[in-house]
Amino acid sequence: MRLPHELGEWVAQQRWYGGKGSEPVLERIGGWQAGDDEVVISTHYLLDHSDGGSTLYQVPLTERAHPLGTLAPIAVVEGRYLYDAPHDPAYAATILDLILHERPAGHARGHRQPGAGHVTVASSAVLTGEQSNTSIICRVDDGAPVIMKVFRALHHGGNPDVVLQSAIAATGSTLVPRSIGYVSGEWPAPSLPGGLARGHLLFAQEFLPGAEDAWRIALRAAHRLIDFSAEAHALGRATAEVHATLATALPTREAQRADIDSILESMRARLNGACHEVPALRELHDEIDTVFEAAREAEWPRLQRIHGDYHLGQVLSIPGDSFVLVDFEGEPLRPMAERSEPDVTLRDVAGMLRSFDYAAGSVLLETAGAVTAHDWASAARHAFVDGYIEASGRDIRQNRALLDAFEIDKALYEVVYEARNRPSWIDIPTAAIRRLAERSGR
Ligand SMILES: Nc1ncnc2c1ncn2[C@@H]1O[C@H](COP(=O)(O)OP(=O)(O)O)[C@@H](O)[C@H]1O
Ligand SMILES: O=P(O)(O)O[C@H]1O[C@H](CO)[C@@H](O[C@H]2O[C@H](CO)[C@@H](O)[C@H](O)[C@H]2O)[C@H](O)[C@H]1O
Repeated sequence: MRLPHELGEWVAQQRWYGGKGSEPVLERIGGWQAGDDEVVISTHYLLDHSDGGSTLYQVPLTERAHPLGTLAPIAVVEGRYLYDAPHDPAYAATILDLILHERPAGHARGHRQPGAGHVTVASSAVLTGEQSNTSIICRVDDGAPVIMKVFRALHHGGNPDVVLQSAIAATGSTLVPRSIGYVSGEWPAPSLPGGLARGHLLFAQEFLPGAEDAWRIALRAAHRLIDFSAEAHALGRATAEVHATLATALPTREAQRADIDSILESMRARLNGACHEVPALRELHDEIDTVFEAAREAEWPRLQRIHGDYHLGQVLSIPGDSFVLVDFEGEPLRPMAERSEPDVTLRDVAGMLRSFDYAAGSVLLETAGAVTAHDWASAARHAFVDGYIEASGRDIRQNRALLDAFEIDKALYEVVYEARNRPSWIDIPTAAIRRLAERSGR
């Protein structure tokens, strides 16, 4: 199918488009079709040459002979209406059917998680809000609702979101939503042996109605300075339990010198990248480097799979007061190959500690001088670590040098993330880097 010229402009406006500010230069390198004569569903793999061809996007479109209610088409080509597929109910129904019946569609194929029941989509809607991917919530006739995540940037190899959540769910753990299945696909990749890449395209899991993300809950508490220690403690416990489950379900290994060198190398690359993008950080470069050097000499725990982009927004609080973790895809700005390696659990601990600081930081953005927000964060941070130690039996306070390095590393990631997406928030991670670097230098 010929792609409409309007598509590039449309892609540029999407939240999931990574090349902010630049105009996409898209080349279709493959795709597949499903559906029927009435609604053709075509998934396109579009390589963006505006970033040197390093990002491949998945863009599913539906094609209809007649307009679909009030939904605005992306384009009308030769009398056919082209829609962003996740907004077309035919797409969700067809994809769920592929998954539950493990059907092929071109080079793509649905896979059902063992034990997942059959359901039929009654209605679907795209989840609103800021997301790196596109999630569709499906109400079903005969069971619990389903959330289907369409991965927008495609990568060769298993997507950690699917691999990790499916592995955790398969143990019977209730700390992640029940998995339903996924769609995998393949596309041309001349640099790979055989010239083909294989990866996950979509992931379906149970949608938990009534769940509220812990970021919003923490933010409410931080604004009113309501102590969050009990919740943070429970979250520390849940985090340790998920780590323990991942360590039994997926491979672990001793941290070798080469692993340590490679993690430190990537921390330094991040430091240099952040100093380049945010020159105000340059004066802290050497102090930060000293923190990283201290981490090299520290004792490193066994490596295992971890969440990888852990913050309060990745935790859902469900009625009945328990926590469920989602979005194990890792940091969107980090290469997928790195995200799929066994890593240090302290990276997740550091991510969540940063998140408490973010909640306090966002209060300070609105209420200058509300210094007590720092005490709020400090209590939550201590409680989180206590809960983690209690459930893991590991006194991670002994790993202070490593934890400091991972916290600074996360804050450097955040500085770049904010500079690109939310410049008015940049002071939150910058202030934290300054504090951590100065504290460690003492
Ligand atoms: N199984 C689920 N049940 C209820 N809400 C969910 C579920 N999975 C995700 N969400 C909601 O959708 C949001 C976005 O999902 P996420 O996996 O983080 O997507 P993205 O990769 O686009 O950031 C989450 O913060 C959460 O609020
Ligand atoms: O889109 P993702 O959920 O994968 O994560 C990205 O966006 C997050 C912002 O939504 C960003 O998180 C940062 O801001 C949060 C508050 O909005 C805060 O709780 C986190 O601690 C902070 O890191 C995340 O880093 C980024 O990968």
